Amino acid sequence: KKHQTELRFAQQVVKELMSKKYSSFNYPFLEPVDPVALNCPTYFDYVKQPMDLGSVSRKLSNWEYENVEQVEADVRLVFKNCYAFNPDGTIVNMMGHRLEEVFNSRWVD
Ligand SMILES: Cc1ccc(Nc2c(-c3ccc(O)cc3)nc3c(C)cccn23)cc1
Repeated sequence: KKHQTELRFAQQVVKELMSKKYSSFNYPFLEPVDPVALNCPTYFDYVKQPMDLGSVSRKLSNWEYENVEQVEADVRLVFKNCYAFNPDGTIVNMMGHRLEEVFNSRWVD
C-alpha cells in the first residue's frame, strides 16, 4: 500500500519534470538520446546505461518499479549520463543541472 502511494507521488514528480513549465530546459531528457539523430556517434562510449524521463514515465505506468528508490535511481541516472557526455559549461550540461534542481526541490526523502 505504502509503495503504491509513494509510486503515485513519484509519477507526479516525473510528469512535472517533463511538463511544458520546464520546456526550455527539459527537452534533451524527455526521450532516449538518438546518437544518429544528434550526430554524437561516441555517445555510447561515455554512457553505458542510457536513461531518459520518458522511459522512467513508461516504466512507472507499466508498474516496473517496486519502490521509489528505483525511480530515483533512474532519474538520477538521466542527469549522471548528461554530465558524463556534456562537459561543464555546455548548454545541455547546464540544462541538466537546472532540471536536477527542480527534481531535488520536489523529491522528499
Ligand atoms: C554533438 C553533440 C553534443 C552534445 C549533445 N548533447 C545533447 C543531448 C544529450 C542529452 C542527454 C545526454 O545524456 C547526452 C546528450 N541532447 C541534445 C539535444 C536534445 C539537442 C542538442 C544536443 N543534445 C548532442 C550532440
